[in-house]
Formats: sequence, structure tokens, C-alpha cells
Amino acid sequence: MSTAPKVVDVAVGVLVQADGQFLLGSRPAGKPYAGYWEFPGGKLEDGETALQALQRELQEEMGIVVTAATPWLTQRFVYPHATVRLHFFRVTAWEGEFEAREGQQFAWQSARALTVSPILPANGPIMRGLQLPPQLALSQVAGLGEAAWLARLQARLSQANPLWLILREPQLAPSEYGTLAEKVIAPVHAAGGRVLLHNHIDLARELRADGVHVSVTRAAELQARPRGLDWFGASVHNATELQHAQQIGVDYAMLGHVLPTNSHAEHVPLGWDGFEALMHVGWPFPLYALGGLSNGDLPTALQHGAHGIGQLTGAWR
Ligand SMILES: Nc1nc2c([nH]c(=O)n2[C@@H]2O[C@H](COP(=O)(O)OP(=O)(O)OP(=O)(O)O)[C@@H](O)[C@H]2O)c(=O)[nH]1
Ligand SMILES: [Mg+2]
Repeated sequence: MSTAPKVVDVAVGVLVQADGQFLLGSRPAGKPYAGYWEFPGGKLEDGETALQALQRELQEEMGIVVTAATPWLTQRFVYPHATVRLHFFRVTAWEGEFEAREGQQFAWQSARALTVSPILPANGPIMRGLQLPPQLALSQVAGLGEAAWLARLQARLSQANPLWLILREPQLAPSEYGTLAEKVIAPVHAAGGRVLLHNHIDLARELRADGVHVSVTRAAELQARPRGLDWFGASVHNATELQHAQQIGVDYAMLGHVLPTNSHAEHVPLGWDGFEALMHVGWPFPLYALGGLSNGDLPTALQHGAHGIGQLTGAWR
């Protein structure tokens, strides 16, 4: 006999501003976890999609009309009173002023410096996801040559938005890769950016890189997240690899390739529908779309449930 607990589906809205600040509300008196801070939202009613529930709940609880929301990540959590499946959306546009229709308080927050507490226990991974940028750039020494790529890197570092770089150069011998990594980490850090090494886990610790990004093959060799690294991501192509990425505790996965690319001309692209279908399985970490994408594709990627895009050539034009 099955004793699987009933799962309560909940739609949750992360209202974000252009500078990355997001809105939390305090849970009203009389509900479980009263006084805890949460993202606005509530339970799906019969026959409702998650997006419809989100729109209704935000209207009911705080008097706003959601006009732009994209699906983001899915978090399952077992509370003593219920097992919930939280469907998180990023809400980027709404109409109306906030009204505390349930007597709650509201506070704009940033992920690395919360000023309210406590937060609902299920929401930890969300706070990390909110720190991840819209673009992850993959290095291009192989394509451009080292001198030309380093020059473009310098130019990129003078832009205001911080660079998150995956240093991926599989053609280099380990010693050459180490020399390149040393050359790159300091200036990227000085400009406020992050560097994730590709597959080189020990080296990442040694050079105090911000983390590692692992290939499908390297991920398959891991049973757990490497210790002592701030950020950990993996490349994936399908549901099986996403499942493994979840088991080993990634902060994000990069799913592709979405559009046809020169670098993988022999593989059939997922297309945006394929990307979205895999996204809808429901993963507790953000997904980046990879493969043939440029900055202009970012809005499309978000609409299909991506957190952002990974870029190779597009990052260095
Ligand atoms: N709204 C919201 N609920 C969350 C978050 N995180 C989280 O674990 N939950 C859980 O999701 C469940 C449902 O949320 P809710 O209490 O807002 O539901 P609701 O608005 O429909 O309330 P109601 O049943 O009193 O009408 C609760 O068990 C709550 O603990 C969050 O960030 N926002
Ligand atoms: Mg609610």
C-alpha cells in the first residue's frame, strides 16, 4: 500500500527589481510559521495552472496585477504539516501599489545581505539562485587565441555588470591551463567578477577560484558536491543528467544545446520547446540555456524557464 504523502502545489512569486532586489513578506498571524518571511504566493486551486494561481494569489494577498512572470525553479519540501512543491516564478512587472491585505509586512531585500529573519526553511536554495547572473561566459582561447581573448576579457571587465567566467579550455595541458587560470583570476576578481574553473577541482581550491563547472563526463565521476568551493555547476543534455546533477548538489545546470551551433553541428538541438519540456520536470536549481545564443536571446530564454544563458562566441563580440 502506498503511503506517499499528498503533495500541496504552491505558486510563489519572486518580485525582482532591475538592481536584483526582491520582495519578501511576513507570514500573517494564525498561519503555520506565522512571522516567518516568505515570497508572496499560495496554494493552487483545482484546475488552476501555477501561473494562474500566482496571479490570483498576488491579487488577493497584495492587490497587484502580475503582468510579466517567467517560471524559474521548483522546490519540494517536507514540513511537519505538509509536503509542498513550490513553483517559483520571477515576476518582473506588475500593476498597482502593494496593499497588505492579510496584515503582512513587506521588505525589499538583496540575497547577500538579508535584513529580515527568519526565512521559511524551504527557501535556502532560492537565496543562492538569486545571486546567479543572467549570463555565464565561457572562455574562448581555443577559438580566438590567448592574446586576442585576453584583450577582449580586459574590455569586458571594464563594463559595469560583473563577469561570471567559466574558464573552459580542454585543449590545454594541465600546466598551461594552470598558468592561464592564474593570469585570469586576479583581474576578474578585481573587477568584481567570478571565475569557475572547468573540471579542475583541486586547482580551483588551490587558486581560490569561486568554484567549478563540470562536464557531463566529470559530473558522472562525482557522487557529491566538491567541498570547499563556493559555486558548483554542471553541463547537462537530458533528464538523466539533470537528475544526477540534482543528486550531487549543483547550484545550477547548463542545459543544451538549444539552437544549432558550429561546435556541435552533428547533434540535434533541443529547441526552445525541448528546453522547456525538460525545465518543466521541476528542478530545485536554476537552468542556463546553452548553444548558439546571443544577448538578444535572453528574453526568449527566460520565457522558456531559463535563469539565463551560457555564451561562448556571443560573450566576446
Ligand atoms: N507563499 C509562500 N509559501 C511558502 C514559501 N516557502 C514555503 O515553504 N511555503 C509553504 O507553502 C505552503 C502554502 O503557502 P501559503 O500558506 O501562502 O498558502 P495560501 O496563501 O494559499 O494560504 P491559505 O491556505 O491560508 O489560503 C505553506 O506550507 C508554506 O509554508 C514561500 O516563500 N512563499
Ligand atoms: Mg500565501
